[in-house]
Amino acid sequence: MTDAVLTLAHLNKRFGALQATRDVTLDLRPGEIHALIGPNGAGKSTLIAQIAGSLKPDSGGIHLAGQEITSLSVAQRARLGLGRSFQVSSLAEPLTVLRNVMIATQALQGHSFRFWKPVHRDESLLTPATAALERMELTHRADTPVSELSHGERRQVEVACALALTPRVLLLDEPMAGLGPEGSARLTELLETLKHEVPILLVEHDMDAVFRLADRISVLVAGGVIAHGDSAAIRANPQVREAYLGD
Ligand SMILES: Nc1ncnc2c1ncn2[C@@H]1O[C@H](COP(=O)(O)OP(=O)(O)OP(=O)(O)O)[C@@H](O)[C@H]1O
Repeated sequence: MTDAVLTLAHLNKRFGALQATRDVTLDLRPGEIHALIGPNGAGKSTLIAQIAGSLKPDSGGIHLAGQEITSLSVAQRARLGLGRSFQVSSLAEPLTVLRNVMIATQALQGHSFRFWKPVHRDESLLTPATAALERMELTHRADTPVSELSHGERRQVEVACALALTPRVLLLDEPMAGLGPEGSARLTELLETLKHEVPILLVEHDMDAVFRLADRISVLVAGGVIAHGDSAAIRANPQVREAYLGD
């Protein structure tokens, strides 16, 4: 056995006749970025949804830090240390960066009945939110409304929201989407440092970012993993080149 923090074993998921996840087995180890790549419709988002808990697999198991989480709810998984960011932004535009991260923390902590205590004075939210902003190098933007941020900074805030609950693992679904070269380079740098604290399962179409960041890559085609290896091995794999890289 490895010392994996997250393990998927023989996951299967069908939507009617379509096998969206096909016997997927993979793991995420401390200190690494494991990238999941594949053409549109390969089943990457479906897999992330099963890990996060919004979709139940038909069969197979998911373990987080040695604990089986396959049938736990999204909130239970989040509390056990499954952090994630989303393809679609869920930030509140008029609120400040700090307030957004505090609200995300509060939502994930499941304390929806703390109305007697103003959010902005709650140390149990302020302390982790401030630390998460620092890790994403956003401290200087804490009091800026999200509406004034660049696209790249918003992505950093989204990752900070996930980090505020000090997750054991981080699921990032296309964090580079829509970023220009500068924003993408900046986020790449941040993730390169972050992985040493929190291992990252990364779904990403930006292949430059994937090849630079990933310690291991799994290639998903038609729901199944067709190849697995480091960047050099994946680049050189003829099956992958044919199925995905286009030559
Ligand atoms: N709720 C659903 N009901 C039926 N089919 C679905 C559902 N969700 C996804 N699918 C199908 O499952 C397949 C995998 O979709 P998925 O979104 O996981 O792919 P993906 O690799 O994330 O694609 P992309 O890179 O475009 O985001 C697709 O054929 C999709 O149409």
